[in-house]
Amino acid sequence: MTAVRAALAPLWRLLPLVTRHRGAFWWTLGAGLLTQLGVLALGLLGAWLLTSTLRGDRAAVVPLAAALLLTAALCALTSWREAYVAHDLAYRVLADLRGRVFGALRRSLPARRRQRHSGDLGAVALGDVETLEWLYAHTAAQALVSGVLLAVTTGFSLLLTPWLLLAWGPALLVIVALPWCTGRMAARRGAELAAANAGLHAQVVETVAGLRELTEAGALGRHRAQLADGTRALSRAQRRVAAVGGLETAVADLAVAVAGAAALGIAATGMAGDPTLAPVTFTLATVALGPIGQLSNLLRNLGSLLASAGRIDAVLAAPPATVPPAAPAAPADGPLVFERVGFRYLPDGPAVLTDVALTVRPGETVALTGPSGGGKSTLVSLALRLWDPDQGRVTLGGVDLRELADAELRARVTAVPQQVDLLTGTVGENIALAAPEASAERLRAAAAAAGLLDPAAGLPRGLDTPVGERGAGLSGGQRARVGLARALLPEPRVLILDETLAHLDAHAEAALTAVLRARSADRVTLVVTHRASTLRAVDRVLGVHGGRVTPADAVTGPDPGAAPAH
Ligand SMILES: Nc1ncnc2c1ncn2[C@@H]1O[C@H](COP(=O)(O)OP(=O)(O)OP(=O)(O)O)[C@@H](O)[C@H]1O
Repeated sequence: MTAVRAALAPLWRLLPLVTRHRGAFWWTLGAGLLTQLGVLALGLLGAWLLTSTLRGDRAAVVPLAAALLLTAALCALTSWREAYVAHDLAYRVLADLRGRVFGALRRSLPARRRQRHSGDLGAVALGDVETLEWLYAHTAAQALVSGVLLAVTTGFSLLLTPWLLLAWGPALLVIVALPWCTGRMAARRGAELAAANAGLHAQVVETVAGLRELTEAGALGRHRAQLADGTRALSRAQRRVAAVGGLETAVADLAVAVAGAAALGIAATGMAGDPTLAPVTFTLATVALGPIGQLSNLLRNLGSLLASAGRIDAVLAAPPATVPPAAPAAPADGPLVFERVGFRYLPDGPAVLTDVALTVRPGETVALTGPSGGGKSTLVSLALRLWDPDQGRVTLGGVDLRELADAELRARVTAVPQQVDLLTGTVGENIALAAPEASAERLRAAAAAAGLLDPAAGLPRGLDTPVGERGAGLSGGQRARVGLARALLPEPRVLILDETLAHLDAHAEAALTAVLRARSADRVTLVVTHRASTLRAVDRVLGVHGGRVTPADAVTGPDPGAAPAH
């Protein structure tokens, strides 16, 4: 029993999603119940009409025929209403669930990305949400309706003849017992299918994103062969799931057919008493088989439903990469300080940053340089609070970043990453992402500071220049400038440039550096770079090597242009 409760736990934990749409759910339930009861009434009225005709009871025929017509019209009405409200509920639950899953992914993404592909996450977000939408929007209400209908037909059967229960009781037992017998195998096959699906999804996303690199490396053919392998693995998993499902369907259908034949036998042999009641008896028995079939359908899909619910539950329950402060502190202006910071990506992984002490004052531009894998980007991530340090703290104006509200932090510390990701739209829309409330003047000022409005930037349509998916249509330098304008728009207190200037030619880099310096009187500027010209232009150069920050000379050798580090 405990095992069953544990298996069903993810479904229960996700149940509040429907309770938030109680109104729509009750409408669906009510309309479904009316429709099913209407179908039962139609069957019974039809059978009664037949019985009256057989008995030659002419007085009953006209009112029964009228009642039959009226019930049919009402049935059509409730059936239409049920379809409408069920879909309304479906789309509400779908939107709600997707929003929650994406919200949870956003909170925990920096931590999760280390273990999972974005395609895999996409499969969770979209595929599993679709599955659960089907459960909560359609099946939960249908199962309740089936239960009520079964109770009603059982009551009628007992009034008429308890023998009828002998006809479909065993069928019900078989259908309920079947999923428990095949449950373990179905769960294993369902998990294999989900894994194959997510794997192929991840492969496809990666291939599309890396199409250019794969073509240039001449690796597209090999990659296509891998995709074909993934597709074959998926279809093998699908066949195995279909084999279990097919077996269950066959046994359930056989049980229902045997129950139908038994009901026919009971009706025909007069076990229900008056032989003229045979049509009513048979109708009652067969109407009861409808909900049994629906329950069988639900139970058959329980394995994949539980697998989807488990994965969504895991995403929703994943701890956030950073915990928002209960009572945010007031932000303050001042230096960006790393106080004896230590960090590792995985609890049992190597230390990536060790005992880092670093102070950058407002108005100062500090360059971080050093070998690949030294820890520069990790330092940047901690300044952006994508993660929290394991030891020490990072402060801005004396306030621990952990105590700042997320919106305050995002407006005060901005960065231009190595690869600027842009969304489909225009250059202006992409810049405005950082501060949608910013005026048109502020937007233009940020674009001008990033050099986007210079003819040399090569954007004759300026802010209206269209941008394709993931920045298609813009050069690396243009993307870097859009990223810079986006980072400048909120007028941050800390600006971080992670290899941004490397995308520009020497002339553009010098012009941009001059603009940034002129406008950074009260701003902390951190530049991650290997370029000698940039290193010469900053106030201080620090080396990051093996997770430690040292004066640059100790790492990179004497740099004639660099100011002494401390
Ligand atoms: N998401 C991650 N999960 C696990 N380890 C990571 C992750 N990101 C980086 N690392 C590891 O942390 C170390 C520091 O990486 P980081 O990207 O900070 O170096 P970097 O100095 O910025 O390198 P580069 O100059 O090549 O960008 C490396 O050993 C890297 O393999």
